[in-house]
Amino acid sequence: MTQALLCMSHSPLLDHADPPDEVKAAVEASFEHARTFVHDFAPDLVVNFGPDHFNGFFYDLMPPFCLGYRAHGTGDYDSYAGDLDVPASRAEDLAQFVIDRGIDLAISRRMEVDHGAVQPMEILYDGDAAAKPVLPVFVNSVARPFVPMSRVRAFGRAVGEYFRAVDERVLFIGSGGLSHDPPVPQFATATDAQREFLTAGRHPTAEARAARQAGTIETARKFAAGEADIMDLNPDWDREFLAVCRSGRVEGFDRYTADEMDAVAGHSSHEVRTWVAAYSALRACGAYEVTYEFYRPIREYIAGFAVTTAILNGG
Ligand SMILES: O=C(O)CCc1cccc(O)c1O
Ligand SMILES: [Fe+2]
Repeated sequence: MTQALLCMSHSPLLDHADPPDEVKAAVEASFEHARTFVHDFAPDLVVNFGPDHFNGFFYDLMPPFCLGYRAHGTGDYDSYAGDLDVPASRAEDLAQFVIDRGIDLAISRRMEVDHGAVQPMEILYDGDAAAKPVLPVFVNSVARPFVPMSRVRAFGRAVGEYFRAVDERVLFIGSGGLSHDPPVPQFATATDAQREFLTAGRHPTAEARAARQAGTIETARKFAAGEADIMDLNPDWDREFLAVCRSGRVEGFDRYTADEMDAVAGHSSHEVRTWVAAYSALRACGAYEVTYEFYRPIREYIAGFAVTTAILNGG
């Protein structure tokens, strides 16, 4: 009966950008810390709260939360492209438990997960996102409308309550954030062609995918050179968010609104919803302590880049 947490930013630019050596070394050291933490904890099961960037979820059907009974990596940006190891009957059981608590969780029997969902497991397990049994949980983090943070917290709490009394070592992962504004189109300001992609862009051609990825890589290069027209990172906002995580008072997440986050932290800052779900799940298992925190604003990666670990008090 024990649970732990790893929340970390992701970036598809880790292998497609070149920050100063000192930055790369600091990030790699944080990954090494995460690996040691997780390998020491030795989870039996991972609950992976991940976003999606219009690779697996589109506006033809966009739920706030979705649990995969099966899941397959889309391989965008050369991320993991195989099946995840999902214990389907556990997933069914968890879905019923969460729904019974009044949270309208969607399910998928054939979910597709992108770099945002699989990158933490890839980093932990030498590229193998199927190295551990995982319950893959999509948390909508790029596609308005967004549910209030209080609902993300209630969702995370319901997931945590399921595991509180389970005799298994469970690692909650949250993937994304913190402040950042990468070039993902917003429906409200998109062209007709972009709107078609955002609505029904599943399984793009190799050319379309390559063009999209090249655009992100070019934006990152310009951003690092001070030439991109995306919003800047917001280290103050990032540090304040980390302080809420550290406080152990997950109700503190409720004051974050989508409009303000767009205005001050960028359109992809909503990825911290995965952290809110993961921290709320851990909190539902007991009072916790953050045992590690890494933070750097890294323009080359277009990310307020953070890694945190947490354990239950006395755990
Ligand atoms: O093209 C995309 O899918 C966006 C890629 C992307 C870039 C920087 C930070 C992220 O978190 C991220 O996901
Ligand atoms: Fe992302």
